[in-house]
Amino acid sequence: MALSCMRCPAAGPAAAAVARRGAGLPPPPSSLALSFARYSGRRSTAAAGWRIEAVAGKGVKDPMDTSVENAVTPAAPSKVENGTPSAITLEEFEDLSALSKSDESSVSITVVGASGDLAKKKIFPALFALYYEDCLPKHFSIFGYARSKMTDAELRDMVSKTLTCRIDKRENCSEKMEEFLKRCFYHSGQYDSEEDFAELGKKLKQHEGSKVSNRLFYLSIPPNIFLDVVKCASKSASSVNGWTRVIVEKPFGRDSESSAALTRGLKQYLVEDQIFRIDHYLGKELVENLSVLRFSNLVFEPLWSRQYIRNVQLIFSEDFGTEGRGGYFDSYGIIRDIMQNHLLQILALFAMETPISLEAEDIRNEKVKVLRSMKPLQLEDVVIGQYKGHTKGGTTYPGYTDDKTVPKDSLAPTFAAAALFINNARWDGVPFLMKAGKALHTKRAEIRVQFRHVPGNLYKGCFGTDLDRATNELVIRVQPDEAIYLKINNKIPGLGMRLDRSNLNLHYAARYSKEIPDAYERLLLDAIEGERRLFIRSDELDAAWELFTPLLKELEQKRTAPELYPYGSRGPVGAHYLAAKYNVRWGDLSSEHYKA
Ligand SMILES: NC(=O)C1=CN([C@@H]2O[C@H](COP(=O)(O)OP(=O)(O)OC[C@H]3O[C@@H](n4cnc5c(N)ncnc54)[C@H](OP(=O)(O)O)[C@@H]3O)[C@@H](O)[C@H]2O)C=CC1
Ligand SMILES: O=C1O[C@H](COP(=O)(O)O)[C@@H](O)[C@H](O)[C@H]1O
Repeated sequence: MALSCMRCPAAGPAAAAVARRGAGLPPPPSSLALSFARYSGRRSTAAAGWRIEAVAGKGVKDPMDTSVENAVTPAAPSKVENGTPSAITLEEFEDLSALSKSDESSVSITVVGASGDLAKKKIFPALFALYYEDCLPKHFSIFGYARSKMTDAELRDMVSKTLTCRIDKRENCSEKMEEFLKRCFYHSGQYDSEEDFAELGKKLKQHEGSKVSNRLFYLSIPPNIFLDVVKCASKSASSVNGWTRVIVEKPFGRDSESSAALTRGLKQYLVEDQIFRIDHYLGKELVENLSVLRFSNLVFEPLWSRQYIRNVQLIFSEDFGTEGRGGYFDSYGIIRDIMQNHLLQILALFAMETPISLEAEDIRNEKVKVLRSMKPLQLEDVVIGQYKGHTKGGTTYPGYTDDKTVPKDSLAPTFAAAALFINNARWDGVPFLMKAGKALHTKRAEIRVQFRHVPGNLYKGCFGTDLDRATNELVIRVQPDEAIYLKINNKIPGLGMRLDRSNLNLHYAARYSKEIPDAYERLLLDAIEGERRLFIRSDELDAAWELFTPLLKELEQKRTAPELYPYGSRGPVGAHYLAAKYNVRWGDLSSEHYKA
């Protein structure tokens, strides 16, 4: 497995060396790095899938400098087991070295629903990117499964049209594509046929030969057939001597009851450890970086509470409507589509207490505590909207209900804003404002942290009456054009005393030459490695639905009409009143909104 796939194994220089390579920075002199991944046959891979990374190199330039540039390597190889780094014995090192070269295990990845949109748009390209980066195990094969009739050659042709080379990874790209496509196969079958899955199982076996067989099924299909597939795959195509894992795509139900029923259904055939509920926002680079920013920088963690933070804003906007997905969207709406999962997951990561370790269960335990501490969401703390048609510059943009798959009288919200609160000592009284919308003026996902005013600010006079302008704001721009910037006050150079607002800016495109991997790459690799940290555990899901279900039911029972907003606008004005109720101004709408 290549260095670029390695994720922070242990704190310290080894990790820094790894980070250095991952970041596209040149390696430190005289360093040699090896890594081994072992895929165990045991079902619970928290213990089974342990990873060893051994690095040898020269001494420290400056022992106090822990920067990537000063990265050096430890004297002894180390391993991470259950999140705890420790030294490995020579015997273990040799065993793993042999294992990494052996023919002992294989991984088969079956994309169920391979003919569909998500498979083509995200899953196959992500698998190719992992292959290009040498992140897939030595023995792997990829199967597409769907009802559509296709030959292997036709699948390869379909997949080849979806593959691209990264800007920084053009070298040998077409050969790599050819090699990758040779490892892709197709099996046509019904989703509720044990016989068809048994046939698939036979084909998988042919490719696995006598090796330990590890099987990953990606359910890229509509949710009403999840259980059929899980039943058939587990009965007729699961591994007999290795692990079997299933990635489940959202929606995980549409309320507490349907979600619990889905979980119960899945658990008839799988144990929780085999279920990988994907929320692709957790795989986004800057969401991953959220915890790093907070827990590895002394300047942030002490400020992370009601004492210093005035409000937190979680903002998602798209500059296109639901065109083509209206059928799905209408029975879900933006609250279920974005807020209950993507934004709430970010909120939980943002607000959680320090976990005991970076181990999946420790992080998920903390996230679930935050979710269970949330104050019930009140209808008066929510604003909903729906986009209407709009003509601008001679172009007419359709309204939501102009979509033929959407009922004319649909009340489904395409926009929502909400004020949420966490009833715990750290966050008591701090508004967490969420805003999500389709067909708005811009495409953006960001986290904004507005800090409190400086008490007794000596420079108060320089800000006029608008003290908000003087407060620090930390912005984590998840997409597009990833960046983390902190708004500070500074003096404008000169003999006078005039103040300015500036950004301390980590702009990813300027700092790193390496392209940022797609979220699906990270999550697929994690699922293959049995790393659950970025997947949703069932109790997290229950808590997330518990928060939103009463509100969703109330909106539906009262047939609350959404406020209409023009396609391409900034959304309903109600969102401003909601923020104002808590003395908040949306950071993304301020006149000095930062542009990189
Ligand atoms: N597309 C996206 O951007 C996103 C999708 N998702 C989720 O991922 C999953 C897959 O999404 P997507 O690829 O868009 O879905 P599609 O509607 O494209 O369906 C995937 C495949 O499933 C089969 N299928 C479709 N409808 C039915 C049906 N009613 N009964 C049986 N089989 C059917 C079709 O294959 P065939 O006819 O060949 O069997 C189709 O190619 C869904 O759960 C979706 O909610 C999540 C986030 C984003
Ligand atoms: O899950 C979903 O996410 C997409 C937005 O994902 P992004 O990675 O492109 O930001 C959204 O368009 C879709 O409605 C939703 O189901």
